[in-house]
Amino acid sequence: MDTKYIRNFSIVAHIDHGKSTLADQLLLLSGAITQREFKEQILDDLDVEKERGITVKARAVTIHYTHEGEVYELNLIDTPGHVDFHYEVSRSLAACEGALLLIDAFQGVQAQSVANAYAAIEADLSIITVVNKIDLPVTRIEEVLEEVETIIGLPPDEALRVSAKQGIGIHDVFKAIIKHIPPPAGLADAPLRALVFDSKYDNYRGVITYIRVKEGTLHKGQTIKFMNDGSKSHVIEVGQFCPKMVSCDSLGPGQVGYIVSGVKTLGDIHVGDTVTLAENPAEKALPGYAKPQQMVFCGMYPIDATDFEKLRDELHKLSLNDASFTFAPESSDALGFGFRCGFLGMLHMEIIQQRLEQEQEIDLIQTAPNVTYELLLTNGQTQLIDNPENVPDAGQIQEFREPIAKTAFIVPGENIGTIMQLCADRRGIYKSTEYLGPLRAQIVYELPLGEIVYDMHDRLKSATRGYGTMDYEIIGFKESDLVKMDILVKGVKVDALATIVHRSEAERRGRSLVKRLKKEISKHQFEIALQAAIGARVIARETLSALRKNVTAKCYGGDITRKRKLWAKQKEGKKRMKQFGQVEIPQKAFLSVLDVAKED
Ligand SMILES: Nc1nc2c(ncn2[C@@H]2O[C@H](COP(=O)(O)OP(=O)(O)OP(=O)(O)O)[C@@H](O)[C@H]2O)c(=O)[nH]1
Repeated sequence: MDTKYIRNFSIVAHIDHGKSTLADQLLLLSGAITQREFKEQILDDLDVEKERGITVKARAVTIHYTHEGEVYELNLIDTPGHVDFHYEVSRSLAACEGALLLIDAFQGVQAQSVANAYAAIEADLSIITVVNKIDLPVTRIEEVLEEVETIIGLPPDEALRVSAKQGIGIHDVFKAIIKHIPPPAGLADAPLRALVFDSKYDNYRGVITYIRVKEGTLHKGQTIKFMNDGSKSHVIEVGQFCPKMVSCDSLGPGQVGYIVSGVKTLGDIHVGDTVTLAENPAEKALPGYAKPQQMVFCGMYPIDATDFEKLRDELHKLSLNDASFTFAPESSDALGFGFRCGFLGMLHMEIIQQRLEQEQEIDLIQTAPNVTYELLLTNGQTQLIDNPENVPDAGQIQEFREPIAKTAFIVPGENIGTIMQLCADRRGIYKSTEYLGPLRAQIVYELPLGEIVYDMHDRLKSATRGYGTMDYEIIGFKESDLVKMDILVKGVKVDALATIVHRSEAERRGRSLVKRLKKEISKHQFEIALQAAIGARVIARETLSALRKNVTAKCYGGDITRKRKLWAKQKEGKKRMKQFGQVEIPQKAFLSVLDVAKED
């Protein structure tokens, strides 16, 4: 195909500004899907996405559109809008020449509009501003365009005004894509270089590799070579997503599509890698992108030790379709054998947990999540810590470092003070304020990631009655006065309850945590001391008094049905308990650590 008829683009937007609806509308108008399919929002095909109404994985789809008698091939590469999935946004953008910046006609520019627009500008893309939802009864179109100009620097005159839901202005979107987004460059007879921008596992065909050909041509039946590790593979099929997989003979420069080859596992595909031909390979790989780094970790343990292998299988299955989720076996004195799981952020963690719960019947105990820390040891080595339990003795640590996130908030003017206070309470460093118009402002802070991942978003929403938005980007590690806080139950350390806290907050958190544990753990036949300690120094203590015998026996005496109910209930509750020494600790107690972090 002549590259002059190809356009590759993404739609970038803040969550809920209508990206999926617009994508579907483009497919509908070009005849790629039917009215019925349109209603079903075909681009979001994972259940979890549907439930939560967010796009998680980047997708690609090829649309054919006739303009002035010529058929154009428009490749839309979908991107997620949530902060946890930034890396997916940038990798999708690397496969495009242009982007539609979609903005809600009432809500205007929001935190992720800014972050995603900047990512597109950085990737050197042509950007078309599209104001969506013009059918809403109340809109602020002119103000919204001013906001785009002030904060993103894009001129308002060429902006489009559409309603994705009602199909207003969609042909203008097609025309603007053809007119303003440059066609891809690249020669058809050059040595093949194709960028791998995604992959997925299909139960029938195995690994599907998503590619964007930069130059050269790839034919079915050829042998390809992955430039990252030199591995070779026979190409069984090439094709495009229309949006169903449609095979074709070859993919040329600028084209976006898929390869089905002999690759067995998703772990063998590296997103950002370059595909070339085994015969006549390209000399230099395309610039790739950094691997996503897992920043939030938690432990997952089967309640019943015999479920360990089953849990491993389930986690493995999940990782097949999501290479950014990691898991490794670990053991805990308190919880036995389980896995340490790594996620890009809290939303990513919730999504994985939800999938685990939906797809399996293993009863799990999950520990409170923590972020990754970095240590500079006295022997000069650096060490990443994804489990508080692995922090060495204070004597071996020269510097304790925590991840720092540059965080941008867009909030109504009247809430600026509240947000600044919230950030100050969380050890934030003020960077800047910029007004988007008379009513709203963007405030930028550098905040420890550990202070924002758990609940900053909820706090922001409640402080601004839902109007504030935020976005963050990790900018590195910084030294901080951090300590490991241990929890002792009846004099014994419970490793799964250890946390890393800032020294200035340790006592308060310790007190609050032991108080909470006292509530969560039921009384036993003996007294239980609950203590928080830093090294050998106890900083907080509560005592759970012993159960007085036969109290319940007296109350519930004769009624056997009632007793049975009680026993059944107890059995249910026991499922999510772990016996630790003589003490039974329920699942909720392990999450108290998280609740305490949220209390601040
Ligand atoms: N009134 C009106 N509502 C719209 C329009 N476009 C989208 N919506 C609604 O806005 C909501 C969000 O739309 P989506 O297309 O799911 O938004 P999205 O940007 O893809 O959201 P994420 O997948 O979470 O990033 C849905 O309820 C849509 O029906 C529009 O033009 N007008």
